[in-house]
Order: sequence, then C-alpha cells, then structure tokens
Amino acid sequence: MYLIKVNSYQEMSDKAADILFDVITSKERPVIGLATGSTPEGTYKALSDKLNSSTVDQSKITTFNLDEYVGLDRNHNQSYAYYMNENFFNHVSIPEENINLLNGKAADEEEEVKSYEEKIDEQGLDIQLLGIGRNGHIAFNEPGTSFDSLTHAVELTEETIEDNSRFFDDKESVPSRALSMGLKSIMKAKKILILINGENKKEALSELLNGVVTEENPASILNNHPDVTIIADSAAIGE
Ligand SMILES: O=P(O)(O)OC[C@H]1O[C@](O)(CO)[C@@H](O)[C@@H]1O
Repeated sequence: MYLIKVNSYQEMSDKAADILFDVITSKERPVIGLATGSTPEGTYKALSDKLNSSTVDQSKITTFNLDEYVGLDRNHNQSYAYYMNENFFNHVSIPEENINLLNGKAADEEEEVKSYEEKIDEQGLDIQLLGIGRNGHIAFNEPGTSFDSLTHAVELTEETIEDNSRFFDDKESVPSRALSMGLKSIMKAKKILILINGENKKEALSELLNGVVTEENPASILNNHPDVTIIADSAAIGE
C-alpha cells in the first residue's frame, strides 16, 4: 500500500481528484467506482472542475456507486443517489445511462444485488474510491463481513447508525439496512484509492496499516490488493 500524507482537506481532495482524473484520461472507456460520506465531497468538487476544464469526452465515463440505504427513495435528501447528484453528477455531463446506483427501493433485493454484481463483472472497475468508517467499514461492509462477500444487503451496526445520524433529523430516522458492494466486489477493482482524514479516523488508519488481515476489520482486506493508494491527513496519521 502506498501512503500519501497531506496537510489539509483541500490537499487530500486535489490529490484524489488528480489520481481519478489520470485513470479517466488513460482509458478509452473508464469505469470508476465512487463513494459517499463527507470525506469525498471535496474530491467531487475538484474532479468536476478538472473534467469540465478539460477536453475529456465525459460520455465515455461509466460509474458505479458502492452502496445505498434500503427504503430511501432516490429523491430523499439523505439517499446516496441524491448525494451523488448534488455533489457530482449534476455538475458533470456523464450520461445517466452510464451511472450505476443500487436501488434501495428495489422490489426484488436479491435480483438487484445480483444484477449489480454482474454489471461490475461485465464492465470491470478501473479504480474504486473509498472512505472508511471508524470501525474499519468500507462501503457498508461492517466488521465480521466475509471477505468473499459480493454485492449484498446488510444490517448496519449501532456505531454506523450513530455516526450517520448527524445527517438525519434523529437516530430513529436512519435506515437500519443498506445494499452494498461486498468486499470481494471492491477487491475486483484494478486500483483502489482510500481517503482517510480527521482524528476520529486515526485508529481506523493505524489498524489498516498494522498489516493484520482479519474479517473483524473489513478495510484490512486492502492489504491483499496489489494497487492501493491511501491519502491521509496529519490528524489521521497522528502527527
Ligand atoms: O466520510 P464519512 O462521512 O466519515 O463516512 C465514512 C464511511 O461511512 C459511510 O458513509 C457509510 O457509513 C461510507 O460510505 C464512508 O466511506
């Protein structure tokens, strides 16, 4: 794993956007995996600015998102579909048909996750962007998730519900389930870029870097991937 140290949120966002942009410009039809959460918001701003001031043909870009809450309509202001529109898709010209998002209101959940994984396999991910939860979760893969997991439905932990309640009116309004790409799905990406900032992610970063690979720490699977870049700020590194 390659660790890039940064001193600010802006620097992290700019570096991440540069890496995503490089992958986009190196492929005829780039396929990029995207993440939600507060961490990548700046990256989306920087990446949309870069794309819009370049000659990149955005109609060739395909995206896959990691996860979505179960039960939230895509127009709900806390759905990840809404987040992606607000933070990225509304600011770029990637065609709607190239945007892949899990449907948290799918009538047939089994079919939804199965067909999503099939699409990932057909298209292949050139890069997957990730954030990390305090408990080491990546996407919505909570501690204890099998390293062999493909896209699946998950029960959220109390800790994740607590962390995400800041975006909802109250804790009770946070959905308790989600659809999420699995750990094996994420590992299929040719390249992985993970962003870790803030003191509250210090432990998650050190657990990732200590080299112990265990299903109790979902992010630790990244130690088994040949091309992972971590961008972390000094607060998360503890300097
Ligand atoms: O970037 P944040 O808001 O700290 O979230 C961390 C992680 O938690 C999630 O939002 C899910 O709870 C992930 O999508 C994200 O990577």
